[in-house]
Amino acid sequence: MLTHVVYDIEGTTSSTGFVHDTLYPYSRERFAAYIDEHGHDPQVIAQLDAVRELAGEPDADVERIVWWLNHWLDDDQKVTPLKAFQGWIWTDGFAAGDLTSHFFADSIPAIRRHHAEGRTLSIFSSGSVSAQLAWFGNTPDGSLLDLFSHHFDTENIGPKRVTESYDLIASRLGAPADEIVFFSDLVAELDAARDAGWHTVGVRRQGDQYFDQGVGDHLAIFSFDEIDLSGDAPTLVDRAANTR
Ligand SMILES: CSCCC(=O)C(=O)COP(=O)(O)O
Ligand SMILES: [Mg+2]
Repeated sequence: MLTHVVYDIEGTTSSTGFVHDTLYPYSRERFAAYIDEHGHDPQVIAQLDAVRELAGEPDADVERIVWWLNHWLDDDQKVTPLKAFQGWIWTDGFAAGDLTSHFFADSIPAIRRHHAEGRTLSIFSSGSVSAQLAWFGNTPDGSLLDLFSHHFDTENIGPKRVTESYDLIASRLGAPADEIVFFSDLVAELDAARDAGWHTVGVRRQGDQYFDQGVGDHLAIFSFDEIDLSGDAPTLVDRAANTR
């Protein structure tokens, strides 16, 4: 039985366009002010140091650190310190009512359905845990946080394209690898999860950047409505049978 479902966010449950066109600019405009306001907070100090280390510039001042954050954002490099600052800034933005998360029409019903079927649901995203909590806590359908047991990110687990990250998640979940299904838009992530023994489903979304690209030899869906999780492995819904 597929006892565990792990979802990617951007490109899977939610639109890449929304993340890049709404969330990214929102953080870009606020890095400097956020550091100015929270620069004495130990967790902020730790991430300022993480920027310096990753940039290889141990003496970088705040102006330079903001430059690096914007540089990584421009390149869409999903590095942990950038994601940490974004998560904190977005958390404030959701709390202020500036932001509401985006989900494709099928995503929230599918998350509710998978939960109602008795599966344990988790997130593994490059978006930080604080970003995930704000995202799922402020959906157009209210908070979905009760539906999730775990939130995994690159800080508490590791890179998403590395098999060991999926091994570590399975051990944190206490679940056999072959009872976990992972939904993602990135083939490299799907490959890493499958190498860890997980089931994988590639998601393609109209209008998103990878829409015209394949998902390698993973199962491919355009909507969660196309997948059946009732067996020991995910299968595509038999549309013909459904319309008879
Ligand atoms: C609410 S998470 C914000 C999206 C984000 O910053 C991100 O990097 C998402 O990456 P994913 O691993 O979910 O594709
Ligand atoms: Mg993604």
